[in-house]
Amino acid sequence: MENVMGILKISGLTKRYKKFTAVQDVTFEVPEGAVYGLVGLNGAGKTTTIKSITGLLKKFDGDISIAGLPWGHKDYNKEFSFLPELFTPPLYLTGMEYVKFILELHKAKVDMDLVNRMCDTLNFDKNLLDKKTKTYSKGTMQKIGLIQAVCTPAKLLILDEPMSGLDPLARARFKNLIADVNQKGTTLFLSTHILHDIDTLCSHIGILNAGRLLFNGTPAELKQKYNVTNLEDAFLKEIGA
Ligand SMILES: Nc1ncnc2c1ncn2[C@@H]1O[C@H](COP(=O)(O)OP(=O)(O)OP(=O)(O)O)[C@@H](O)[C@H]1O
Repeated sequence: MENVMGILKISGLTKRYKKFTAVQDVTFEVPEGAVYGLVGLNGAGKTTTIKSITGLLKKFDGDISIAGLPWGHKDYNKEFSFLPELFTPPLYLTGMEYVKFILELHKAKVDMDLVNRMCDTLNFDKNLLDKKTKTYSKGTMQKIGLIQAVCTPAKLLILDEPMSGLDPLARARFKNLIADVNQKGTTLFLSTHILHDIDTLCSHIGILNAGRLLFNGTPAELKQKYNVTNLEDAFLKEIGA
């Protein structure tokens, strides 16, 4: 891991909501080319960390940089694409208008081949691209969010609970998609509760518990630490459950 450049670097991240400390002194790097999974129980601080990275939260202590650009740099936002938790697209746009809008922000053109492949991969009915997103089901909204995130040219993809709302077929397809996108050179940083997904999907994991990063390494290292074969068992031991 030492020889690989960290595309996302977080140092001493601390976020307080009034007197409550949601995230405390969190430091880690996401190596370029990794699929990094941030895992933790409800309320562990995953979304707070992701909101800090992506600029949805403006006030925190610590340093964050992406591809060498510090948080707040004028070009920082161009370095990543992002799918927030409980994603809802603008309801007055069609799916295609939304994808185009996001790509314009990245100063990129729509690659219809890629959009079509994404639709096929996620089992997303292409006819829906021309329908207003207010007519979409929850899972379909999540899929159009994934499509826009993957179609942007950014080299870092940040996904907050990307599999929530997806049916079992779309989940399985999504995992293949992540592996494919990663193989083509995109680094992924995602949060999830689902340990099984992490084990098959992620090259690296971070375990957040009550706002503190307890573990940062590979799934194999975590299992080895507790001499278990199941990542869920290792996770539970790490958080002292
Ligand atoms: N705006 C806010 N004001 C006050 N407390 C907050 C706020 N947002 C989050 N918190 C608290 O900060 C802690 C971390 O929340 P966060 O949403 O980051 O956790 P999470 O790991 O993403 O949880 P989940 O898996 O349930 O989405 C929780 O205790 C939460 O209640």
